[in-house]
Amino acid sequence: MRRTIDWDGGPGDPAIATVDQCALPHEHRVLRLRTVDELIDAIKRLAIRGAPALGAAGALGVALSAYRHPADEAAVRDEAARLAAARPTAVNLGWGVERALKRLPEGPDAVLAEALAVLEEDERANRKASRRAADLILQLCPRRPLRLLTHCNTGRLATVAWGTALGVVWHLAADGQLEYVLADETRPLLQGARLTAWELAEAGIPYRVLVDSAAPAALAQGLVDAVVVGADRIAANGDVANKIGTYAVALAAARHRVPFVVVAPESTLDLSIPDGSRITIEERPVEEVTRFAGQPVTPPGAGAFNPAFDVTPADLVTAIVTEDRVFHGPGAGQ
Ligand SMILES: CSC[C@H]1O[C@H](OP(=O)(O)O)[C@H](O)[C@@H]1O
Repeated sequence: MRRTIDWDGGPGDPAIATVDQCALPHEHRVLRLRTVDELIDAIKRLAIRGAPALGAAGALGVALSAYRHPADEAAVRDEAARLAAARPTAVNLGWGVERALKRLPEGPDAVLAEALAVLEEDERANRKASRRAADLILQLCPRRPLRLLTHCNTGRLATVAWGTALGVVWHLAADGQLEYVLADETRPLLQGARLTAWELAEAGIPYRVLVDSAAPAALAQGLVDAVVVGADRIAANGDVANKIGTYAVALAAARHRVPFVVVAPESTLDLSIPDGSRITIEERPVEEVTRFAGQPVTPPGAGAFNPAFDVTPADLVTAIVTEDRVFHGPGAGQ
């Protein structure tokens, strides 16, 4: 599959095909989802994950529903509402659902056409935004070749194709301007250790994985020229919701005056909210923290604080880069 998620339906057999990200890095498995309930389950267990990929899933899910309930608009709207609510933080999921729903009165073929347009636009946006961010980092950082630190997974697995922050890595590597990548493992679900490492290894790019709490030490030791991350929802004032642990990296980057650059498509901007305090942060199951590799690592009955995201205040962000523009923040490394 060239795309991480795509339409795989045929006459009388609507379906979505997607890489099962829970199976990586040990197995590259493709799921074929034939109902919205199957799609919602895949989103909730992060078989499908990453803000732009969730936007695509939302749009394709409405098309799936429209083909499954061709004469029942109410049933489609009910499934669309449940789909949009599957994960609350990434704005892209609800955005993708709403975009596809607008075509519902024209019938399922029109809904699918809109969903496929979302997929086409995502890859174009990612390539443009990551090229723009790579050029900005080349301007901000005099050292050659560059050493980048990433958090979570922001590559093609988190999008329809190419990637956002990790797309910067692909551009700089192609330019011959990249020395290595330090990839935060990103506890508890290890999107960095499992998914970013898998993408970097597949691309033959030098990398090392680090525990999340080692990122400040890497910055303090001068091992990083720039931090590049993705986003799940960006408020009107430039506050950035992203994977848990991003805020800590931003604090350390500011302390050591290392540029902290956010790469995201325009569909991740949520200008309807004034600042990050209004972003709903997804709380995930206790077991994701109290168990590791299927085994308990805490005493029975232990509680856990397990927010899936945090909010990095705009004043810690050097720049937010989309396919259309660069928002320069007062963050470190200017
Ligand atoms: C291309 S940005 C992806 C964005 O989504 C990730 O969250 P999750 O793995 O829970 O979907 C993470 O925040 C990434 O930065």
